[in-house]
Amino acid sequence: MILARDEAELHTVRSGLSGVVGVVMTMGALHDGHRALIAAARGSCDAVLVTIFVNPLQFGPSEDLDRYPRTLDADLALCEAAGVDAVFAPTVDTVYPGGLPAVRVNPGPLGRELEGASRPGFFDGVLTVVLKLLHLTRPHRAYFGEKDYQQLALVRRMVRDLTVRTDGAAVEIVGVPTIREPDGLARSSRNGYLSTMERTAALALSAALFAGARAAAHGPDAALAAARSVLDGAVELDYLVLTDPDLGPAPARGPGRLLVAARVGTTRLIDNMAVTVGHDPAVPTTGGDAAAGVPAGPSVAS
Ligand SMILES: Nc1ncnc2c1ncn2[C@@H]1O[C@H](COP(=O)(O)OP(=O)(O)OP(=O)(O)O)[C@@H](O)[C@H]1O
Ligand SMILES: CC(C)(CO)[C@@H](O)C(=O)[O-]
Ligand code: BAL
Repeated sequence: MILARDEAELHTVRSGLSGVVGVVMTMGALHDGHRALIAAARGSCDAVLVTIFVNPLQFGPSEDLDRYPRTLDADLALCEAAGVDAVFAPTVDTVYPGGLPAVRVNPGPLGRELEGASRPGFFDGVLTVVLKLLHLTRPHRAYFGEKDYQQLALVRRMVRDLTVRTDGAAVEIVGVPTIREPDGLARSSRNGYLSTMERTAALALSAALFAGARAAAHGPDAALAAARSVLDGAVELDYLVLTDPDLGPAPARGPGRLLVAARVGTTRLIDNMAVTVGHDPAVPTTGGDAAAGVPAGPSVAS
C-alpha cells in the first residue's frame, strides 16, 4: 500500500493504478462502516484508493473541527489489512493552497434542508471537497455510506448536474448500506464522544427507526408517531422526517426513507432507514412485523 501526502505524490500513485479505480472518501478515525465501503470497492474495482482528510470547509464555527479524532497510523493499518492499494492523506494546504476557496459548489435547494438547515454551509463544504477529490483522484467509481443519506443523494446529483467524468464516463456513485453495532447504533466516528450513559441514550435513534419501519405498514403518520414515541425524552431531537427514497415528499404507499438527527449531550448524531409505507393493509396493528417484512431490530435497553 502506498501513502501519498501531496498532489505530486498522488499523481505518481494514481498513474500506477490501472483498470477500474474505486475511491472511498473519509475523514479518518476509520471503523467497520468505512471497512464496508472499502470491501465494496475491493469487490468491484481493480484498484482501491482511500482519501483521509478532515475538511475544515464543512465544519461550522461552533462545531468539532478541532477535536475531531485524527488517528492516521491506525487508519493506515486498517487500510493495509483491508487490501487498499493507496491512501491519499493530504494536509489542508495541499487541498486548499492559498486558504479556503472563495468559489464553492452550491448544493441547491436539497442542500439547504435537513442537515443543511441545521448546519448552514455544510453541503457547500462537502460537495466542494468531494468535487476536488474526484478531480484529484480520477476514480471510475466512488463509494459513499447510506448512513449519510442526504450527502449520498447530493453527491449523485452533483455528478449528474456538473457532468463529472473520468476517462469520458460519468463517475459511478455507489451507496453502501449502514453498518450498525450489534445493538443497532449506526457506526460513526463521533460515537467515540459519547459517555456510557449517552451511548445508551443514543440507541433511541436506531430504535426509533426500527419502530417507525415496523409501523409504516399502517401509513406515514403511524411510522412517524411510532418513531417519535421512542425518541421523546431520550434525546434532544433535531428532525425526524419521512420522505420518498429521493428525499422528496413522503409517499402514501410504497418505498420511503425515515431520517433522524438528534443531539445526545454535546454530540450530534444522524441515522436513517428504508421503510415501506402502507404496503399491506392486511397487516394487523400488533405483531405484524414478519408480515410487513420489517426486521424486528435489536432489542434496546433505553
Ligand atoms: N456506519 C456506517 N455504515 C456505512 N457507511 C458509513 C458508516 N459510517 C460512515 N460511513 C461512510 O463513510 C464515509 C466517510 O464518513 P466519515 O469519515 O465522516 O465517517 P463517520 O463515521 O460518518 O464520521 P462522523 O461521525 O464524523 O459522521 C461516508 O461515505 C460515510 O457515509
Ligand atoms: C465525504 C466526506 C469525506 C467529505 O469530507 C465527508 O463528508 C464524510 O466523511 O462523509
Ligand atoms: N459524516 C459526514 C461528515 C460530517 O458530519 O462532517
